[in-house]
Amino acid sequence: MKNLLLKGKVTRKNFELDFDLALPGSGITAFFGESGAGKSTLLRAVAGLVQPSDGQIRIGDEIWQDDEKKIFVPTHKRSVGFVFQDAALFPHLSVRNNLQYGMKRIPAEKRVISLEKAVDLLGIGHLLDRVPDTLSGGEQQRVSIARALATSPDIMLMDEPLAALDMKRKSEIIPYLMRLNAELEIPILYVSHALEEVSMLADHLVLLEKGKVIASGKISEMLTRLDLPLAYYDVAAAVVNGQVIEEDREYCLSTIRFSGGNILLPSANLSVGQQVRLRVQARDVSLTTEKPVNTSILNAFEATVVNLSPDANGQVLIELDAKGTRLLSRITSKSVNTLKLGIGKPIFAQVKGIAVIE
Ligand SMILES: Nc1ncnc2c1ncn2[C@@H]1O[C@H](COP(=O)(O)OP(=O)(O)OP(=O)(O)O)[C@@H](O)[C@H]1O
Repeated sequence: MKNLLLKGKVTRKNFELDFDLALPGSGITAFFGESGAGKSTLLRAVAGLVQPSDGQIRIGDEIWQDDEKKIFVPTHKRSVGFVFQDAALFPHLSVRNNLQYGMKRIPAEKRVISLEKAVDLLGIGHLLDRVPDTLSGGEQQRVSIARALATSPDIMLMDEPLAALDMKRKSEIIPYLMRLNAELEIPILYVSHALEEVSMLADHLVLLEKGKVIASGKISEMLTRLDLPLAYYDVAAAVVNGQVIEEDREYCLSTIRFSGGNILLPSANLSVGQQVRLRVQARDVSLTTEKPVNTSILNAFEATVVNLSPDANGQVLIELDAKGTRLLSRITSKSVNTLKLGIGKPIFAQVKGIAVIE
């Protein structure tokens, strides 16, 4: 697996970005942070659109910048597929010609991803003869992602690719991004300030605040850490990875196995054996000290309290360990006292709502 090394400083009048990151060479890494945190600047440094000082940018064996060795590869010689918020397609060219334009920029022997493959991955085969003006925002963005892919890049850089789209269009595109991630080895750096989007898509997360890297790690671990701001968002959620082990036709339920046990979910077109990612919101997890009986809630797991921290409005956030999977729960401080919760306490986590992501 290719590793990415990104290091450097970008100094502007009222802003300094300082980064030193070793990131996985595959999967989606999200750069997450508030507006002005430096996410886009970091992405632009990888593309060579910004030249950091004391810089080192390595994508696997490719060295794009190494100030010690006085190497700086200009943007047009870096094999990056850039996707922006605005699809930026050529309005006078058909979708097919937009795609071919991207592909023709690289020599034939470097083409690893065929046009057909890019078209298939983004599901745009039926749009090839149309011009961009006649496509929806979501379709345009799928074409723009396919165009970037068709250049067979070493890395995909996506700067808020869904930010200009409404919720419906966003949810149309997310499955395609997941598919790219599942089927291609190309690492994707993905800028976003939407936590829900990131928790659906990312494998790894880099948290930026005012130009500094606050933390970098696996998404499943970052989302539940109480020393980071992510757990305190209203939509805070844990990511749970599991595998479908059974489909119950009679009750229309899927059984998903994860480290903490079996999860029962209303069937959602899943097939046995399939790996799935689930999102469990902190507000949907309640706690009890006794194994729940006679309850309509199907899912309850043994877990241990790892950490507690006060949240706003008299609520408390609780980080839980369900035999290797981190969960979050948000309950009242009164309940914390009633249940006598403390670090290390064994409890049962009852989960009301679970969203299947893939
Ligand atoms: N070309 C530039 N010249 C001077 N300052 C800049 C330039 N580009 C960005 N900045 C400043 O650098 C800081 C970081 O900007 P950047 O766009 O990287 O943040 P961001 O985290 O991507 O924010 P957003 O989510 O709003 O896009 C901001 O204070 C911004 O005003």
